[in-house]
Amino acid sequence: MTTEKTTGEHLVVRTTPLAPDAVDSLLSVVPADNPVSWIRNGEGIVGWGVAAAVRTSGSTRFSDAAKWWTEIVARSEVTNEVNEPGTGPVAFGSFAFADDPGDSVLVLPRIIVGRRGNLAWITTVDSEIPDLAPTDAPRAPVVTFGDGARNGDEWMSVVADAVTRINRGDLEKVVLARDLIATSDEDVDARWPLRQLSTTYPTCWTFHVDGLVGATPEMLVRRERGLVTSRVLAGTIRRTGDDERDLALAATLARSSKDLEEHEYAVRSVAEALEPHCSSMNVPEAPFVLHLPNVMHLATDVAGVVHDAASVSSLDLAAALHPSAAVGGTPTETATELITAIEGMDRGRYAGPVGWLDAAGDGEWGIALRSAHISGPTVRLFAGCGIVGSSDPEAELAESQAKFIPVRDALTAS
Ligand SMILES: C=C(O[C@H]1C=CC=C(C(=O)O)[C@@H]1O)C(=O)O
Repeated sequence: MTTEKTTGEHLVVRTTPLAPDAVDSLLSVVPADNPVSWIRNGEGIVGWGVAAAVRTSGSTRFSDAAKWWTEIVARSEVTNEVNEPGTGPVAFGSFAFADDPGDSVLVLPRIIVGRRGNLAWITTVDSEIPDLAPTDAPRAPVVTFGDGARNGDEWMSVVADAVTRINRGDLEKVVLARDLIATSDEDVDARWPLRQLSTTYPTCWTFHVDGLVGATPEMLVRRERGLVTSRVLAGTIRRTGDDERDLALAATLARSSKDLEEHEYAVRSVAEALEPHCSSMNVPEAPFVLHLPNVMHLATDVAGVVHDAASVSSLDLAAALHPSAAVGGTPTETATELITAIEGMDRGRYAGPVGWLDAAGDGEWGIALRSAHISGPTVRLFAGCGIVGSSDPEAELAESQAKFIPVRDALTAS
């Protein structure tokens, strides 16, 4: 565990209400100084600056980060005039998919601005309230795309290999991912794709933490005052742009035994991981079809009442749920070992939990899908597909291409 920024004995944290129209749009006020974001339908929280941060790795990456956060909260002198989830000190986090390799990060920004319904607020940490005028617009990058660790043909043979292993009984499902590399002449400003993604994919959670940017449709876990929810996705069909055809395709997806099987594994893995923490749970019997601009997914919203909110935070729940079968597979351990053995790339923080938590332990943790890692002028885009015994490598390649669209378009829009 590396503490990136140490603070003095005390952190002075102040949350003050803002007039609902004090900020035009949350992203418009975020400067280039270490921006963080968690926005859906124009609501959520953004932040900038670093008051404190920690980097963790390995199998204790979640528990080490959780311990650090408890210490930070204990050292905070909080004045909170809003007292809603997401007010007071809030840490934004992004966790590596695998125990090894990969770094995870949790950061307490100096400034956090939030909006929820008619409520708006600002939280400062050892800072004065800044001017909330819109910043200069970020520059649009000019990028060229190239293959990542594997080209399309190579990746299809990896998928075919997984299908063979599944059909001979080694495992039931594995999620295999691939990457694309975008290169620019100058450093890419994360605020550019963030603005595009939040506009084009308003129903997704548009996130950015320490270079990892994306718009995810999948909520691993949200905990708010004892209530826990999770949106499980698995099973995908591409949209055509023709509404009538897409409706027919949605009906096909809802009846597809291959997609229903893939989905069932994901729901089961989430329900089983949440169960020990809940006094009651609702797991719908059949999924609904979630429509996004690029794809449609089978989706199930799992809900529960937690009985251990005093001792188990939303981050602890995310750790218990990760990796769900929407990004790992079934059985989990066999699937993650197979990913390491055949996928041929380091996922980094792609497909890991990304989100935030507050001093009470409430928070939201999505799965970092439809995402990319920005590192100076280089951007690595990721997309993965659930593979079961009846998967067709060519169809999976096409699905992965559809899943690249959000970030790809966000980088090329001008
Ligand atoms: C792993 C990804 O998607 C998961 C989430 C929804 C649907 C999926 C699927 O149908 O394969 C994947 O399990 C990704 O977008 O990179």
